[in-house]
Amino acid sequence: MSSPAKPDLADVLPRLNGMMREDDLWGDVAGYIPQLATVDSAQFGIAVVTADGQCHVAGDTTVPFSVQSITKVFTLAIALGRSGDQLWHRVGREPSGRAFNSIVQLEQEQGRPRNPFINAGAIVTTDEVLGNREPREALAEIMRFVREAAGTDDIHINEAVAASETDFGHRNFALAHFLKSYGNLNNAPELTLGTYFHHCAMEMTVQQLAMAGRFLIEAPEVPRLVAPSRIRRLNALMLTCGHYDGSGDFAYRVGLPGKSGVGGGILAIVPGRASIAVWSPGLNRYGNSQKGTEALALLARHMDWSIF
Ligand SMILES: NC(=O)CC[C@H](N)C(=O)O
Repeated sequence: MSSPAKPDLADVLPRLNGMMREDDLWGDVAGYIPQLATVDSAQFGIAVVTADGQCHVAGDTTVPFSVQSITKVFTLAIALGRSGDQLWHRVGREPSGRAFNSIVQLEQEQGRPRNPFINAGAIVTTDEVLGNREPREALAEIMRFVREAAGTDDIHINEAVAASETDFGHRNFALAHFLKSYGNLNNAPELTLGTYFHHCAMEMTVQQLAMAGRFLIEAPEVPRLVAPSRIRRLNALMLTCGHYDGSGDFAYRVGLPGKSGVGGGILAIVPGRASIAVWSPGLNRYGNSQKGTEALALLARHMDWSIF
């Protein structure tokens, strides 16, 4: 992409969308959740919301997609709001260097997941958000938070995706039972997982997701949902752990805090400046969006947005 003197998102995003469609190397959609396996991989959408609230979009921007693990950022923000630093007794803050659904490390480290973004860690933060409540109360709190952050009530949970994941969630059940056996799950595995599968099954368009991520920009003009010190820490965790065993590669290529989901979405934050959502359902070998990562690498370079 050639660099004009002052890059203009209204011009850059459509060109980026065109570039993403130049070849067929879309990657493979997630196969282990049957409802997600039916999605056409040849789709791409991007939205950038700047700190002042302006939104630019290009590509497949009207399709609500399964946000999946990106919701782990919102549940972590809520869990920290409820429990503060107590949460870190139950879950660590180090990159795992393993697949998002790996089990082996959980046994080696006696049931304390490495970080809140791998599945085991997100099951713990979900358990913390659940507390002593009914799953529907915890889900209502999560939806309230996301809708308020996005500035719209038109964000919903896809029940068919949640059911599909429950039916085929053997690994997540294994992780939850493992956590329980180490005393690191307060609720019954099916209750915590029911809550987890449902928040993962939330759907958003790229514009809604970029808006929902705006609170992570940390700028004076952004509505404050979370204290600035906590925002910095959420971003630090996104940078170091947000892409699982592909986190180092993402930091190297893109240079921004980001969180991916197996639905093919990525939320990336340009601290002080912008919130970016990309979606392309084909995944790379780490389970992160193939074209989404590529697009973010190009955009960050073109806009000079890397934090490094
Ligand atoms: N990486 C992801 O998006 C995984 C989330 C998915 N709900 C799972 O538990 O497997």
